Amino acid sequence: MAYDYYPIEKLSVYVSDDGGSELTLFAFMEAAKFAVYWLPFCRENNIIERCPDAYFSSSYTENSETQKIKLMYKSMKTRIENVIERGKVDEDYINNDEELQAFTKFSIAGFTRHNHPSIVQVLLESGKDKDITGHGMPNLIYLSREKNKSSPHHFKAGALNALLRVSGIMTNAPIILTLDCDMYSNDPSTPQRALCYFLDQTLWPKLGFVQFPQCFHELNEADIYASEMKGLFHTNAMGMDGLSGPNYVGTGCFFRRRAFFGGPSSFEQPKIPELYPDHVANKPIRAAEILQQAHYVASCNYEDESNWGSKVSFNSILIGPW
Ligand SMILES: O=c1ccn([C@@H]2O[C@H](COP(=O)(O)OP(=O)(O)O[C@H]3O[C@H](CO)[C@@H](O)[C@H](O)[C@H]3O)[C@@H](O)[C@H]2O)c(=O)[nH]1
Ligand SMILES: [Mn+2]
Repeated sequence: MAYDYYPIEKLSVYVSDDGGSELTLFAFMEAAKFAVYWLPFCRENNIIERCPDAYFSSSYTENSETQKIKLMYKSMKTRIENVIERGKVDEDYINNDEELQAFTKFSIAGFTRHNHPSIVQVLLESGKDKDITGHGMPNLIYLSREKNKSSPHHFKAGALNALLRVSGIMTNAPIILTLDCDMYSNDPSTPQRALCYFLDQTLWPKLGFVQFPQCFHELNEADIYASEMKGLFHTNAMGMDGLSGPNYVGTGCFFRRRAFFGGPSSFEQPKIPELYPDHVANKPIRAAEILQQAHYVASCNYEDESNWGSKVSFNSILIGPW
């Protein structure tokens, strides 16, 4: 959410919760409330490390402003930890009717993480929600796709496909970044860097994705634990140029949405017109019809008798022609 991106309203963040947990929803509600302070703090102080946890573990300048925001971050963390310890979101942690209604969805009879309807919850809406300085916020949407025992859920790829469809219905941005939940982006200008390639006419239309290398903490000088994963990102990637390009490593990767629908000279049609990659999604994301469709495309049986998972989707990117 804290990327340097203009206009920020064009940025939408979708969080997938395959655990179907009210605790995760609570954590994201808290993150949304903290973000209205954190985003202007980063912008005004030109912060590079914009993952708060990474920032507060770095050697940042101690002053009254950084102390204040650190206190806020810590109190948010404590609230989340308390709720996790209790194992449920009690009334004293629920602030309004909208939040109450959201949590009620997790308490319907028979709800388990393996068996529940899809849940789509808008936590921030761009154009409506503002930060404390009056600047716009990006969209923030929580998704827990439908699960039941009779439908295979295909783990991470299934979750990514549900995100692809739900985001298609709600905002349908032409460029998509996928990030694992245990990773963070360490440079606020990353979207611009990726867009430079996507906007390069000499690369169009053959460019399907732009991938950033992963780097892990606790590197020593000789990198004896291979935390930079040079083999994977530098050696293999270069070598695979000769085999029509490197593979998708699963995170830190910007995709052109169109790439999920086949190669430049082929096009696999989605089942409904709203999921075409060039469909203009211009209705409010809280509109009843949009939310209804978003729940529908996150359902278990949406993929039945469609090309999802075979010709359209993350699966086809992993094994596809690029
Ligand atoms: O049923 C599942 C299982 C995983 N995930 C998500 O998938 C991502 C990766 O899962 P993680 O447990 O972090 O797996 P790792 O073994 O660390 O994954 C590494 O290795 C995988 C391939 O083996 C890649 O897909 C990942 O990008 C790469 O980080 C995370 O965001 C998970 O939340 C789901 O959404 N649903
Ligand atoms: Mn991981």
